[in-house]
Amino acid sequence: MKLAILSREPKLYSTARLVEAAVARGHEAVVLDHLHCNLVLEKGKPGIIYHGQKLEGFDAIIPRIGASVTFYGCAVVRQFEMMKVRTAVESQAIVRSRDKLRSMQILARAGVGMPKTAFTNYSDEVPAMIEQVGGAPVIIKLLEGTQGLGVVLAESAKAAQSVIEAFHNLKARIIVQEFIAESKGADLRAFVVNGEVVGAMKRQGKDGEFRSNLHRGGSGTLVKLSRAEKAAALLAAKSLGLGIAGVDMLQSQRGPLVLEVNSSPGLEGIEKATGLDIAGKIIEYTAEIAQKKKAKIVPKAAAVLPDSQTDTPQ
Ligand SMILES: Nc1ncnc2c1ncn2[C@@H]1O[C@H](COP(=O)(O)OP(=O)(O)OP(=O)(O)O)[C@@H](O)[C@H]1O
Ligand SMILES: [Mg+2]
Ligand SMILES: [Mg+2]
Repeated sequence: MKLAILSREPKLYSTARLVEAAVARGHEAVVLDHLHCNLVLEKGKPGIIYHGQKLEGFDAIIPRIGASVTFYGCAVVRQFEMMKVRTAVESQAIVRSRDKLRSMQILARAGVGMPKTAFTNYSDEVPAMIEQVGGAPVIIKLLEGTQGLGVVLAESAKAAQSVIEAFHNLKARIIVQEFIAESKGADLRAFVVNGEVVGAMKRQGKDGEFRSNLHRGGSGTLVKLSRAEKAAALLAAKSLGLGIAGVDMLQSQRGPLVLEVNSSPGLEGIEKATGLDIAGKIIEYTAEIAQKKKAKIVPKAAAVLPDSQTDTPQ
């Protein structure tokens, strides 16, 4: 297959590994910077111009869209979908996964376990929201944060109130969430490909840090998931419509609690912690969907845009 990896940085570990795994399986792989994909729209003839050349002949794409360019990146993925190129992760699923409130709504509806979460527009509603999630300490999260930035632990209701007011003043949208103390600064990252958990690690935050993100100094180690943890990860990925997903969960007394589902999960941490060829799994899955009948992916006219309409340009 002729494969395009949409990535801003060919040298990134994840991008380089995907190219390597594709080539090792006899595929042709190129890295395209999605921000340099110019979209051409015309009745019945969607096209993409890349550094002056019309893109043609691709069987599939693997989007690796960074959180800061979700709007444009997803427009590029949607354009490939319109050109009937198969995508390992659909544009609508990326958009859904990027908004923590929206994903939590979808996960709650699907019956996925999660920390109790609340949302309000108004600062004077905050004390009631804090009570709704069980009182302080609480977690406050930016809806579109990543790498643990924009996740705050407020020890008291007073602290929570002032942090939330500050965020509201900056016009930042946030959720208030029950703090799961028993997870002790650790979380689980389950890597899902094609309805299967292909690798999992436990991430432990550095001393005194409640956030376990590797970018915040946490470390990942191989872990064997319980049956309930596997089931939660698979249900979470499925309900968001993600064929490839990094599902973050906390271990709690009432079972696994899903925090979020990442649509461009990094490969370095998980491959190093598990020693597994996760990039290979992604390529094999992409080759499989590339072979499926192209006709199947043509989105119905009405289905092309609705999920992205509420998205704020970034
Ligand atoms: N409700 C909670 N209770 C306890 N710890 C939490 C809670 N929410 C988040 N954390 C900790 O903070 C970390 C970051 O939170 P979260 O994954 O929601 O944010 P993120 O910034 O999107 O991270 P990522 O880079 O994984 O996308 C989690 O991995 C976890 O260790
Ligand atoms: Mg995230
Ligand atoms: Mg996370």
